[in-house]
Amino acid sequence: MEKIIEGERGVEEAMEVDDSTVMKGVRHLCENVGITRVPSKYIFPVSDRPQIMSSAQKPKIKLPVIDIGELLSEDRTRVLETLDQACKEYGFFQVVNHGIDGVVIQRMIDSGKQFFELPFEERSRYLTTDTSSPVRYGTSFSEINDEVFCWRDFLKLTCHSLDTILPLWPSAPIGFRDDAILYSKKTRTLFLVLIAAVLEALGVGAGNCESSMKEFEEGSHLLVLNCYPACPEPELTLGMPSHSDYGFLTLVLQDEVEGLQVLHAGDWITADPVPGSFVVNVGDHLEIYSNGRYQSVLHRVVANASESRMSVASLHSVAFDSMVSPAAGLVDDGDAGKRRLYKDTGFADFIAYLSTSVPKSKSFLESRRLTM
Ligand SMILES: O=C(O)CCC(=O)C(=O)O
Ligand SMILES: [Fe+2]
Repeated sequence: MEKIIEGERGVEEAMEVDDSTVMKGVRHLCENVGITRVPSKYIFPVSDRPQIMSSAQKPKIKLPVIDIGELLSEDRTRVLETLDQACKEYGFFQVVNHGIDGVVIQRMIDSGKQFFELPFEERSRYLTTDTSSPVRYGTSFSEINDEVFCWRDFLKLTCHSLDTILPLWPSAPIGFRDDAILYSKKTRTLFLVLIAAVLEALGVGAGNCESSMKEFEEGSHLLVLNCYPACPEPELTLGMPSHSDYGFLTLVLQDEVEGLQVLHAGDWITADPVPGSFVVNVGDHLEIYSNGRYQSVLHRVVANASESRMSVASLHSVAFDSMVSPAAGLVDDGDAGKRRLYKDTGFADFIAYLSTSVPKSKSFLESRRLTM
């Protein structure tokens, strides 16, 4: 059926697809329905659509780079300063020289791609809208709440604790489970190195640092494999809408196709795919923990006209049943410069909010701010 959409991209014809087809995901749509235009369900309001720019038009700013080799060396002052600045000014940075073998990274990307290439019947064994499911295949950002769907399918794998959860992970394609296990272990270790450095850069003090690190060691870890099929009209939709991540840090592995954009000083900056590197970003929990010194930053993913894109996001935080609060060493109500800015917030409250709303902005975090 054809539908006329007026006043958005002029008067044009957009294809309609029924909701049950949409819920099967974008890959299913591209493979089984066969589309040459973006169906109306995926067309974003004009104000949210990306401006597709040539490389000459794109802002030239690059994300700061953190070299893990420097972090592990004796003279760490400079790299800790760079990290502090990166978290304050961008909320994002690229991580290089991290010691995770290129083979582990490539296998994760290859296995992830092969998972999304499985027949729909195989993938759909994990299809569920139950956000508490430890393994979840799905589409868009939040299928239950999204009015407009985004051009993305995903597989979410809870990683902690691995022993109890592993039997639930997909066993196909061959090698997938082993590749994802190794990748999740390596990214967890890298997260612990990074968050220890972040606590040091924040100056939370040795005692607080030790107790927080214990919480992270037993903390939550979610692996999100994102698949963004090539899109016939990338100017009308988004791979992922503007959002912030909930945790402390997210480690994003991108393949060679660009798409991730970060909002910085009013401009959308493209996070260049640097082979073998990770893009790391500050999440909402770190914003609360740092009492606003570091802020989570809105980011989005632009779809690509000719190539399918894949990314693997590794989201880390404290345990799901924990509270997130400003670090004791960073707040002092007797000191105007260290006034507490956020209420204590249960991780479960974040999850409950995320499953009932469309987090286009940082509205939940705003509601956790203390007013004077
Ligand atoms: O695909 C990407 O590069 C980013 C994905 C992302 O922002 C997320 O999974 O939260
Ligand atoms: Fe994200």
